[in-house]
Amino acid sequence: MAVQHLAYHIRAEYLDLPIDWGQIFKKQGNLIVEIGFGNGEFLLRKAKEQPFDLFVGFETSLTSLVKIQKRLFAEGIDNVRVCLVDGRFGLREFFNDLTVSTVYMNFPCPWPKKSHQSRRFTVAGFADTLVAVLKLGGIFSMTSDVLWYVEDMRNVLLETGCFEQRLFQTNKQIVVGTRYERKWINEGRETYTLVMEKIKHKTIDRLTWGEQDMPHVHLKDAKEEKIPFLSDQVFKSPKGVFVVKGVYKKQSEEEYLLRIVSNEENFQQRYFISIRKEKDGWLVKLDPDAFAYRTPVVKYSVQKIAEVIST
Ligand SMILES: C[S@@+](CC[C@H](N)C(=O)[O-])C[C@H]1O[C@@H](n2cnc3c(N)ncnc32)[C@H](O)[C@@H]1O
Repeated sequence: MAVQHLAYHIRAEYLDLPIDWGQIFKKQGNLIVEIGFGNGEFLLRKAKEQPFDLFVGFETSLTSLVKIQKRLFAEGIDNVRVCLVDGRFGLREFFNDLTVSTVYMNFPCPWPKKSHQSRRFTVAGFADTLVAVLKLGGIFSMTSDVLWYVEDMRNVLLETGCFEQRLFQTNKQIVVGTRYERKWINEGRETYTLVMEKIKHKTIDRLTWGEQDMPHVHLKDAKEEKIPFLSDQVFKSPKGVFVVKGVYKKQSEEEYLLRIVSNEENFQQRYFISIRKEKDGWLVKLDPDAFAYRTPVVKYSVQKIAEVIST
């Protein structure tokens, strides 16, 4: 049981993207997404109410991910899969155009501080993702206690020219039945529900589609003495940035591991690059335990590190 319940978690780093959801669920059905499912009660209730639909939940909290899997297993629910990844990235990269029926977002963190603005769902790109992945007639539904956030979301969706507003409602009682909703309603706050319908289609570029092979760079020779000095270096490319957070040498072998943090289009990844001495030179590659999506900056980081230590 301890292991079986983990089968609901989709790790997509090594899957061909977009994900073949029919294959994952072993059946076809309407695809419905919830971003930031928290304790999962909305997602579980919907999945039980609509057993022929297929539900995909995105979360960034590992605790939430583990909790919901235990409940899915205990209740024998087979039409839900969950992913531990920023919903903005997952929605864009894991779904083909015109495939999603509904996207729900209940009480997303508004990130009111200016320094946290890039974490909001109103940042450039998310509206375009909805325009791409939703079916024509597909729905985006957001409920929140933060009026300005709901209004901002409505405005960025209207600006795409691909959505029409179907509902903007002020609530004084429970609408979606989640923990955060109960909390705010109990405190006497009003909440707001926005429902937007997609009326026009436009596609977008994806970061990870197409070539998924990871560049392995073989070097005839490398300047090993340069490797420790990579620590704390920042490398910029037109697509984004990566930082070498640390350099570690394995005692037993001639191998270095570089701890990397990359950032592109508001999507951060943490992974390792390995630099290993081989019989005929050096091999620079993404460490197999890295679990990184092969985005342009991840590929660039391997090539750039190889370039720096070879010259
Ligand atoms: C305020 S809670 C709301 C939880 C639940 N929807 C509810 O109404 O009770 C926001 C949730 O969104 C998750 N979250 C925040 N940013 C996210 C992102 N970019 N992608 C996916 N989940 C995210 C958080 O981990 C948290 O569980």
